[in-house]
Amino acid sequence: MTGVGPAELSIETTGLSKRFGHQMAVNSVDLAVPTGSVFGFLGPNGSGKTTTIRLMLGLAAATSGSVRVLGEEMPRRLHDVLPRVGALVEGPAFYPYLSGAANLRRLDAADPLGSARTRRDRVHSALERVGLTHAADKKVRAYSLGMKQRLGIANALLAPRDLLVLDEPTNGLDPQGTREVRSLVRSLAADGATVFVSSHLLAEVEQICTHAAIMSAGKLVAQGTLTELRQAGQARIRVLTPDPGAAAQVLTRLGLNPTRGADASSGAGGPDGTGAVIFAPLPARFSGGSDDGRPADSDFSADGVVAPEEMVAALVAAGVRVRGFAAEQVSLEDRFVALTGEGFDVVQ
Ligand SMILES: Nc1ncnc2c1ncn2[C@@H]1O[C@H](COP(=O)(O)OP(=O)(O)OP(=O)(O)O)[C@@H](O)[C@H]1O
Repeated sequence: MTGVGPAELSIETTGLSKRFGHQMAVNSVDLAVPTGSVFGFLGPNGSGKTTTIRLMLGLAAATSGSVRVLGEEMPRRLHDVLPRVGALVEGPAFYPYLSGAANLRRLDAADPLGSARTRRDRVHSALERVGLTHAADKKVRAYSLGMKQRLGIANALLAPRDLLVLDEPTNGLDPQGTREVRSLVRSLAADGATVFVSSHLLAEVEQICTHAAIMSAGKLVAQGTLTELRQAGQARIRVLTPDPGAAAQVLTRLGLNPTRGADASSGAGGPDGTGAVIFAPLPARFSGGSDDGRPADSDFSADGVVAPEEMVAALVAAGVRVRGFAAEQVSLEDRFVALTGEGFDVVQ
């Protein structure tokens, strides 16, 4: 991440590590979470997200490394920092036979900084903020999972917060609950808080986050704005043709390194139902596309390297039947799969 100084970081970890027996659950992680961002902490199950969050919040002790939250060293400054941080980690425990409002009043009473006189108001506004006013007096056992999750977020909002840390807030929710919680997370950021949200869903992070970091097997493998993460992927050309052998020869002659796509299939080639897909990575300077994932036009007119339009011309001149041609940025999903070695659940 470029141009971000320590004062502008709400969370900063340096060489943060946690060992469980022989396993490094968190392995020398350097996280930099800019103030004001909605920061997606992405990684497959078991990659170390929850453990990192627990270390950040002082819920577990690091084996080595350091953490600063809101500019303060943790866990040394825990008692000054925690009142400014709202957290939802591993789902809060509610009393099922108490109403949502009564549960929040109990939790609020446990906060030594919250005055008893203003408790009802605080609970009322937190419930309102998460859209649960209508269910305030309903017993929590009658809440849907999405409502319980929103009640957990209301708990995190009982006091004004500079930072919200939400661990997999949509886990286990049905599509409706998922939508509710996602739109709530977006609106929390609009209110000015920095939001740090972990997820194993790439689509979720793409929908709600400005920044992301990717964990894989305890290590941080990439971080930055979503645009930066997308641009770091290599651009490639994609040719759809019923003449894959001839196309590969032409591309090789042009100095490219073509491969037959894994998704090559008959039936994808065009009106007569035949064809294959050939991919070839573009030279580095063709990577780094525009926001919509397409390489910028200006890159194509550079000297010395064959531009994509010249590739098409060479293919056609060699008699290759070109049924489709694209210069494309590798998708965020392709990049994450390449980084983590695992597929992401991209549904929802
Ligand atoms: N208290 C513990 N004792 C031993 N091993 C642990 C402990 N907590 C976590 N681990 C291990 O550390 C690794 C990282 O777990 P962690 O829960 O941080 O991952 P995660 O990315 O949050 O995954 P999930 O999304 O499944 O919660 C896992 O292999 C897990 O089994």
